[in-house]
Amino acid sequence: MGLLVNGQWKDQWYDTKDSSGSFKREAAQLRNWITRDGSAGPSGRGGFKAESGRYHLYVSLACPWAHRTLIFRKLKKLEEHISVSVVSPDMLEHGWSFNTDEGSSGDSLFGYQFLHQLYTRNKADYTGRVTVPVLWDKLQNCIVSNESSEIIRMFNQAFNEISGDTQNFSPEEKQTEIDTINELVYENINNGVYRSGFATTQEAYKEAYTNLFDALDRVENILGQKRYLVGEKITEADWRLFTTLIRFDSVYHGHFKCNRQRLEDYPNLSNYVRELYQWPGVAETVNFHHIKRHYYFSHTMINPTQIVPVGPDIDYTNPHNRG
Ligand SMILES: N[C@@H](CCC(=O)N[C@@H](CS)C(=O)NCC(=O)O)C(=O)O
Repeated sequence: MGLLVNGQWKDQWYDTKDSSGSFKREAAQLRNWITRDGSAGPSGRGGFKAESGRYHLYVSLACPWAHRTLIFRKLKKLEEHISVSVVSPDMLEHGWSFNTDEGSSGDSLFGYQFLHQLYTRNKADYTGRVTVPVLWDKLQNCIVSNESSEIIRMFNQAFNEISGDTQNFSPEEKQTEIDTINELVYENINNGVYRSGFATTQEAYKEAYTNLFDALDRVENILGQKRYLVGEKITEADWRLFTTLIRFDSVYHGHFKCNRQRLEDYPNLSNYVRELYQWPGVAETVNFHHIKRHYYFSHTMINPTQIVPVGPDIDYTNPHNRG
């Protein structure tokens, strides 16, 4: 685990000294947008027109943020238009790697050993964390974006004419509602599990834990009244929540000490996570080996023995009652 400083790799754990033991996630720095016609998006510069075969996605199958982008690539029928490379689940002293002996697909574009080499190819003196997902432009030889919430919005819209898929997971009329629920879910659940697991003081942990379960209770309650988070149709907000829920009992409950209860103990959430898992194509994007191996083996500060637990044994293909 580490970061780049002026283009040099430094092996270093997250610094929580300046935030009273609380984990603060660094904001993604590379924020351009692919658009239908290549015009500039809400941030960054223009010049990234949607084209088949032009873009490459780097992901980890363990990472909940990268997982969102894989789900959108699948649901929006972009697999034949956007190629992908998968890093190894082991993120150790060199950060994310392309070691094929450890479960990576290899880097099919450049044959790099480590993901940080891609970041310095994009900018030789880059300073910042080297995170997945990364969306790469083969034409201009640069990173388009390393922010998953924006990559999924590009996938939702920009390629419709190319893929012929017009499903819309962020309809305009629902945008405010989606953004409001995303905020609750991002702060307290998606990032909340990390704030619990990476806290280095009892107080910081307790605060993250309390906010996390308060938010899960709220979402459980919403799902008692509505089929999906913003109503009768599935939206981006559901997929953003799903990638944390599917990891909850296998990783966050134990490794990140989010253990007031399991997700399985929530009647609505446990059925809802099954419905989403069973959505056509989605199970193929879930890899429990990469998920468990990554967290338990890479975070040696939390789990120094690197033992990966055998359980839990949960069947996500069981029938659900969400109909
Ligand atoms: N804002 C980013 C966050 C991505 C992120 O933090 N990914 C994690 C993997 S789960 C990562 O690569 N961490 C490496 C690090 O922080 O050094 C996004 O949503 O795309």
